[in-house]
Parts: sequence; C-alpha cells; structure tokens
Amino acid sequence: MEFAELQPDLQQWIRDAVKAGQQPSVMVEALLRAGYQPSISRAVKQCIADFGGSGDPDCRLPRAQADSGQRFRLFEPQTNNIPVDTQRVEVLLSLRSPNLILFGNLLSASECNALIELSRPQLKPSRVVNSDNGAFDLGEARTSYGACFQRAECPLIAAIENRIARLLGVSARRGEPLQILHYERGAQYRPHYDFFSPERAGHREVLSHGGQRVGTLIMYLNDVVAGGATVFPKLALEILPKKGCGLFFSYANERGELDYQTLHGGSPVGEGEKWIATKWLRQADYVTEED
Ligand SMILES: O=C(O)CCC(=O)C(=O)O
Ligand SMILES: [Fe+2]
Repeated sequence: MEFAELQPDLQQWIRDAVKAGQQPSVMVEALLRAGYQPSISRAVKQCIADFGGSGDPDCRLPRAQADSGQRFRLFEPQTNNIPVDTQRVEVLLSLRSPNLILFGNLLSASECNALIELSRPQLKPSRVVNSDNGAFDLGEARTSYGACFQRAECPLIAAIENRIARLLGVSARRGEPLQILHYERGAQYRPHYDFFSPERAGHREVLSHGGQRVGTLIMYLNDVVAGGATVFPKLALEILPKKGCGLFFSYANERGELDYQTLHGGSPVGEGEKWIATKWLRQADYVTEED
C-alpha cells in the first residue's frame, strides 16, 4: 500500500507519529490491530523515508507526490465522515477517473456568509488568462465578478486554507490565492480547463510560480434558486450548488497525463445569484514576487 494512496487523516496520523519519533514497528503493530493489511508497513516506510529527516513534515511534499510531476495523488475516501478541525466533512460523491469528489459540510454557513461579506466591497469583473500573450483579459467566456485573497490574509481565510490542506493532504503553500466569484442572473463561466497549456507562450509566465495546476476545489457559498450548476460536458455530469459543499477534482489520469475529461464550466444562473470560492492547487509551492 502506497503512502500517497492513504486517506488524508491516516496520512496525518502516520506523519504525526513519525514526527514524534515513534518506532516503525510500534506504529505498524497499532495499524494492524486497527484492522489495516500488512502492506501498510510499506506506507509507513515511505513516510519515514520522506519525512523522517529534520524539518516540519507538514511543510514538505511526500516524495511520491513531488516525483510524480503533474499527477495529484488519487483521493479515495474510505468513509463519508471525515472530521477536520471544526467540521465533519461528508463525502457525497466520489469518482476515480477523473478523480472528482463532492464534499458536504466543508464550510459552515457562517464561514460562507463571512466570505461573501468580505469580498463584496472588492468585486471586479472576472478575467481569463490569454494563452497567447499571458494578459488577463475580460470576455464573454466569463461574466462573473471576482475578488482575490492572499494566502492567510485573515484568520478566516487561513482557517479555511488549513482545513483544505488537511483534508486533501497537500501543503497550504501549494494553493493559489483564494478567489471568490459572484455570478448574477444569466452570468456563466463557459467550459474550460483549469490547467495551463505549457506550449502556449502566454501560459509560461503563470507556470513559473509553482508549476502546473494539479487540482481545483470549488466551494459553494450559497444555494442558487435555479441553474448555476458546475458542468462537466465530457462526463455528462452536473453538480448543483449547495451552500457549504466543496467540489474537488484533479487533472491527471493514471498515466500522469493531463486529463481532458476535466473540461468544466459554470452554467448560467437561471434565478437568484451564485457565490463560490475557488482554490487552485499547484505542483509545487506557489510563490509570487511579494513572497
Ligand atoms: O462556477 C463554477 O461552477 C465553475 C468555476 C470554475 O470553473 C473555476 O473557478 O475555475
Ligand atoms: Fe474552472
């Protein structure tokens, strides 16, 4: 059993034990007693190899992840009840290929409301990266309004980012700034890919900060009266927004290649309004000139 394939909370348990200097044999024994298969010892060995040295394990990437380039670890939940700090996160849907998980109860209602109020005064028309020249263009492909928050910009954002990091087993430093989007009635985000095309000149600059994007987490901040689903046209899948839920998907298939099945968009809001918060995750730490 590979360490990278374990549930995030089990990974965390093993990392914490390694960090605390626990003997591998004692850890394996405890895991076997808890009902894990003997192959769990392999995962423990990998964790020691990756995190056994000095430094804070939470801030380093497991080697398996770092080596695998664009491939995001397959997130395979074993339970639909994952306690992460203040929330009991539920798993409502899990798809292996592409890897896509719908989480319930990821954010509390008051966190959703607070994120909306925080961004209201800062909303500006959304832009898309022009793949030819790297400029951030306005366009009818995206008719929402957005606001952006630097990592850990305030305690609320930091708490949410830390929760995401623990849930997905990924350092918060790999996250881009949190983006809040507001769609009014009729507004939409046409189907697109969240990853960058390395061969397009305009994407080279964005790739220089932390490499390729590997996954997206869309958090729904309100209930939409009608429409506004996140749609995956190639999968014939529609996810209707529900306050507090989170939709995670990663873009690499089993061979580590970018998966074009992850084409997705926000369909037009039919009635009411739609608010989401998006966290994109990179291959490596996301750093900008300000860092
Ligand atoms: O509005 C949606 O549901 C999709 C948003 C999206 O694709 C994104 O933020 O990258
Ligand atoms: Fe997207």
